Amino acid sequence: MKMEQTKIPQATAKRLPLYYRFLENLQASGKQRVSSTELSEAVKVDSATIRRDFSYFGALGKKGYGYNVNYLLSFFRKTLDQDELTKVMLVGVGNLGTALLHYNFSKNNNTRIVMAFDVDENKVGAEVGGVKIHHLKDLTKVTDLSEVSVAILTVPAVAAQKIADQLVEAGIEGILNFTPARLDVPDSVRVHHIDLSVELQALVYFLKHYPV
Ligand SMILES: NC(=O)c1ccc[n+]([C@@H]2O[C@H](COP(=O)([O-])OP(=O)(O)OC[C@H]3O[C@@H](n4cnc5c(N)ncnc54)[C@H](O)[C@@H]3O)[C@@H](O)[C@H]2O)c1
Repeated sequence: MKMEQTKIPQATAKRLPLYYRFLENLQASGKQRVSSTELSEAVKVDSATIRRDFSYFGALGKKGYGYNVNYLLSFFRKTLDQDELTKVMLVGVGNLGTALLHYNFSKNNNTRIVMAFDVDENKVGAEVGGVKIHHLKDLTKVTDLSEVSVAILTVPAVAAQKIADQLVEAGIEGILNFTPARLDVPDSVRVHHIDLSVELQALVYFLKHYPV
């Protein structure tokens, strides 16, 4: 799980996927350039921060032109691309967890869910999408944390914090949190929250500014 962009500040690195997704959409809609103001409105990061972020990777916007979308995308691809396989665990094999296990990043050969956990005895022992479901109490028994350092959390919101505590205790470094719960974790652990309402906001922005 080594990121290569060691020279980029962490706060900037965290925004890269956000920029990346937006720029991919721009490229798909045929846009060649984008201004920091447009970007700022779309990704909800102020334009001064965007300009500073972009200056770290040598993308200097030209006045009246903005940034070259293709250049930025090729930089992001290089930076975000990890050569090694990232093995991930999933906790909570319900509606969403089951869907993610079936999906399992099949179009992306760098990331794979390799194990799943639940507490429902009817699910433990079964396989979903070729991934074995273990009981959460066996977390530390079946997981080699030097291999799997990221967890996807798809459990009921009420259970989220307690499970996050267990994951942290076990040595997980990153949690992709699909639950609406805000997780309290030590600074050394990174939590990314997937919030569908934010995604919908982005869609509405595109409908408004880039009508098809
Ligand atoms: N379903 C969706 O489309 C969707 C979309 C966005 C966010 N979410 C959020 O994702 C989470 C999961 O949603 P869902 O619809 O899949 O719920 P679900 O009830 O179908 O599944 C939850 C799963 O978590 C398991 N679980 C419960 N307590 C656990 C524990 N302590 N340890 C391990 N596993 C435990 C349950 O046995 C069940 O299999 C919720 O927080 C929900 O708000 C769901």
